[in-house]
Amino acid sequence: MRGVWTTEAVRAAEQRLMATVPEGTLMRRAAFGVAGQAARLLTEHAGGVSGRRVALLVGAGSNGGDALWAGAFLRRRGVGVTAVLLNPERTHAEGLAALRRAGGRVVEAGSAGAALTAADLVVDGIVGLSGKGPLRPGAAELVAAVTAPVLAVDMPSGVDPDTGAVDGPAVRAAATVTFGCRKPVHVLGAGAVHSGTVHVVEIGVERELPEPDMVLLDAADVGAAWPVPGAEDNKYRRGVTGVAAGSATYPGAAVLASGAAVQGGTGMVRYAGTAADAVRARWPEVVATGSVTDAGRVQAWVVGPGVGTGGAGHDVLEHVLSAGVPVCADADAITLLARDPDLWDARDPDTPVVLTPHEGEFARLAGEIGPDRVAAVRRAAERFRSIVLLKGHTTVIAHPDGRVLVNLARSAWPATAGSGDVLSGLIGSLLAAGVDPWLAAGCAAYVHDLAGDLAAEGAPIGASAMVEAVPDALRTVRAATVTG
Ligand SMILES: NC(=O)C1=CN([C@@H]2O[C@H](COP(=O)(O)OP(=O)(O)OC[C@H]3O[C@@H](n4cnc5c(N)ncnc54)[C@H](O)[C@@H]3O)[C@@H](O)[C@H]2O)[C@@H](O)CC1
Ligand SMILES: Nc1ncnc2c1ncn2[C@@H]1O[C@H](COP(=O)(O)OP(=O)(O)O)[C@@H](O)[C@H]1O
Ligand SMILES: [K+]
Repeated sequence: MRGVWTTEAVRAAEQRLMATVPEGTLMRRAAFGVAGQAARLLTEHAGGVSGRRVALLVGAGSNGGDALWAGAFLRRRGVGVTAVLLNPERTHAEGLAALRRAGGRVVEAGSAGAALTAADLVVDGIVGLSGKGPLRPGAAELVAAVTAPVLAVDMPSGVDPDTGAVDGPAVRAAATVTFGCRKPVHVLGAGAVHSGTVHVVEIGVERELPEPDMVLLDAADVGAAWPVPGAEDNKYRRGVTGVAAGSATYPGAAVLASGAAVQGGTGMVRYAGTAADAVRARWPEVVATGSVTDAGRVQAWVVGPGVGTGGAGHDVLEHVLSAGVPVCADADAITLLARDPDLWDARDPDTPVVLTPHEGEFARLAGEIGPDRVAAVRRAAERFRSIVLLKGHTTVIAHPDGRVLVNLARSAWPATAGSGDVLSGLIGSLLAAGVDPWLAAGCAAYVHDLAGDLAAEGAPIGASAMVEAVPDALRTVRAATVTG
């Protein structure tokens, strides 16, 4: 698991650390890390380091100081460095002096044209964790003139550090070097895209950090959490997943969710609904009946995809919520809960519920999301005493106790009709096996995204291909637990 910490937590940790080390130490460590990545990018994009040209965009604070010190280190490796000062009277004095001593050039923003045109690499030291709002006009104009790849110091300037929201001009970096740990800007929404490849450089602050504010799962975490049957197991012990999905109008949702539950490794899938024939035809291993009332015992239910939002869907959801087993409520089930909150009364308060809305369903259920997706999902999880998984390029999964898991998509190929049905089937499979619901949602989101990427191989896919690729994705995560 990799942690993500808010700027508030990072600042507090930095304060504690700064009291124990000589002034300037942390900035030099940070800048050394920036210079190392700059050299790597120069080699990659310009074929070498010595003799290449770097322009530094330098703002008013310590982020600019980092860039100036990095420039001084790059000078020692024979790089031609020009610092463009956005705010000359508030430039970091020690950093500026260090760059000048090392033979760097310094220009003001108005005369930056030639340096920017000649640069093989641009270092973004405009603003860091104290950034508020989009780039201001002077900085935005300079950034618009950049054609070389950009290396962001700590974070891409103009993005909100704690939400990843982009609300105007912002730097789009090829790579970002950040210090001590990842911050929300690197993993949430547009911020993740604007950050490019994120490199974390240790500067000591990591030792001072409390519990993370959110976590990302790695392949090895998912591989370790995904159930593997042992000699003692049989199909019932592995878990029976109930799927209450699909309808005469939408039989495909039932086929996809049932198929994903099968491929996810549940011991048995019991399907209940009016798409039983379609499910049997594609997945003969599924035990299919026409109604939830005669489905038999299950250890978890997946309910919602394609069931419709009429009376029949309502009754199915009510039955499933009162069954006393964990429930993954998706799609129409969420719309039904939004429309008729009394349905919650059917729920046994001790049974876990995982809600998996896309943005539209989330808005129906819990109101507009706003720029702070994590805060919105946390509030919804607390309000509904449920795990809430908000889908998207960044999937955010909150526990009612405030814990948050984030899954950053490898590609956008999974944004295709029926893809959500696949996700709910995978979650159901893990819930039936008894995996902790918050972790189950996180692992399913990871495997869903990986299956999409493996199936796509760079070309468009349909949701059926994602179901087919689930075993490959599971082999990949299991291999990661072996190799560490
Ligand atoms: N505190 C520490 O221990 C360390 C801090 N470091 C660096 O320090 C940075 C934080 O530095 P500061 O707190 O001095 O502040 P920043 O450098 O993030 O911001 C400086 C100033 O930029 C202006 N600004 C805010 N939003 C802007 C916008 N949208 N467009 C243009 N200008 C804007 C504000 O006047 C702000 O005070 C970190 O991101 C990191 O790069 C590193 O040197 C490592 C150690
Ligand atoms: N831009 C994107 N990049 C990566 N994955 C995405 C993106 N947009 C949506 N997804 C994923 O695709 C799936 C779509 O689910 P959903 O909207 O419920 O579709 P459907 O109802 O058609 O099954 C979700 O798992 C979501 O996280
Ligand atoms: K920056």
